[in-house]
Amino acid sequence: MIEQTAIPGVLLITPPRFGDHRGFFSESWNRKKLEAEGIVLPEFVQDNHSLSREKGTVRGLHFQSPPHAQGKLVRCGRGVIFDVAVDVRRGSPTYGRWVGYELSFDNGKQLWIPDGFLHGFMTLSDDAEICYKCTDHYAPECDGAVKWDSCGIDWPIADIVPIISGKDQEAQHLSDFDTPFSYEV
Ligand SMILES: Cc1cn([C@H]2C[C@H](O)[C@@H](COP(=O)(O)OP(=O)(O)O[C@H]3O[C@H](C)C(=O)[C@H](O)[C@H]3O)O2)c(=O)[nH]c1=O
Repeated sequence: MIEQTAIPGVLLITPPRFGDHRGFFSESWNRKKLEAEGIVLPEFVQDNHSLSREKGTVRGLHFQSPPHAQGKLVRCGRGVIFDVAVDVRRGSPTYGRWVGYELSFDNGKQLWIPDGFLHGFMTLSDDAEICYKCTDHYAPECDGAVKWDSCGIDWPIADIVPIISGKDQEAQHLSDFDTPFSYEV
């Protein structure tokens, strides 16, 4: 199932699961089947996998600048996360707008986030693992971060001091952010 979100271009995708007495099987990514539904995503060149041990961890809000901007197809392989995309495309009518969804092993939902967006998540369970496909390779020289609590996001765990990296602790505020994305939208 494919659902549009409040930000055009950001999609919620739920691949079907085939359950039986053993458990389930699901094609977590099938380009041909998505294209048959009119969804053509860029080529993916890198798969990432991260584990966050504790509930209340925040990773993000991250981006890679052009020429290595990344689109991401995110799913939660274990546990539960609240996954967020923030539109930072210059000139976008939804600039600064965010969407967030609970992705979990149980619901099997995936979030497609085109490049030109910040991406981050808050874990809502211990041992939350995410697996995500990227449309460009890691380019540390293009890596950037915006402060997780500077975008007006209604994070599901309020008044939290999250577990975050030093990089995320030092991230710039959205109000000070000069977007490197100048796509025509
Ligand atoms: C992203 C990345 C990182 N690394 C190395 C660099 C560091 O030594 C280590 C941890 O990196 P970082 O702290 O940036 O990991 P996260 O905080 O999970 O960052 C990611 O989290 C948010 C949610 C994202 O969407 C991005 O993919 C990415 O920024 O992995 C690599 O070797 N390759 C990579 O593609």
